Amino acid sequence: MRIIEAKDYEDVSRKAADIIGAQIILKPDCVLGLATGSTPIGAYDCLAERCKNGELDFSRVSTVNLDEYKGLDKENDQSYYYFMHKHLFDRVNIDKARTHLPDGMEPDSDKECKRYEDLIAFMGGIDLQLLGLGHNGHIGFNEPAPAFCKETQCVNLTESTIEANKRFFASADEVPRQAYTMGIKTIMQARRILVVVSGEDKAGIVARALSGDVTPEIPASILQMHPDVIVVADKAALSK
Ligand SMILES: N[C@@H]1[C@@H](O)[C@H](O)[C@@H](COP(=O)(O)O)O[C@@H]1O
Repeated sequence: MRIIEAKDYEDVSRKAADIIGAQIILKPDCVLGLATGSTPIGAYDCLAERCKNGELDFSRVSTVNLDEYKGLDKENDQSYYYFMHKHLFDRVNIDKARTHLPDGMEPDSDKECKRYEDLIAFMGGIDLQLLGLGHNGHIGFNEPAPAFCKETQCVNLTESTIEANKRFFASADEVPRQAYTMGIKTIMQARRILVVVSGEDKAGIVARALSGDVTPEIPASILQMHPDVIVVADKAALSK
């Protein structure tokens, strides 16, 4: 695991965009695994800027997102579909037919999870998976659990995640209770993983996830077992 210390959030974003940009330059038809949450927004801004300047070409890039709320449609401004279009897809020259997220409106969980898992396999796997880190150590929506969940699945969100994500909704009642998420195995099969973290409020979980025991109670701790992980975190997030 390589840990890159950044000065602050802007620096995290720039450094993460450098790594994603290098991946696109080295392999123009790469498969990027993408993440939502507030942390990756700055990196998406940098990527959009570099695409606008002609430094990056997304025309052959494909993407698969980590997760999506179950029950939110694409027009809902809290859906991850909406988020990804707003922060990245509508701002770069990507072919939208090559961008993929779980379908939050598919009520048949088994069917949707199988479709998504098959899709990732059909695309040849993920070259670079971007991850944020939840306060309880979740990655994607893989919540703390007695065992690591493997493939894409429909999960019940924990109270702490509902609480953390309610800031984006009118009230906690409106936060969906379930989500589709890539599983830990799906994430761990990515050839390279890039984790972005910022802020002192994440310092405790960063320390536990990166240097504590590997346990499904802290899903991100499994990343210690991956052969090619880069963590870009600011001083505050690394302070513990
Ligand atoms: N499903 C997403 C995660 O993929 C993300 O990593 C997490 C942290 O978000 P933030 O970066 O806003 O702290 O939030 C959500 O729960």
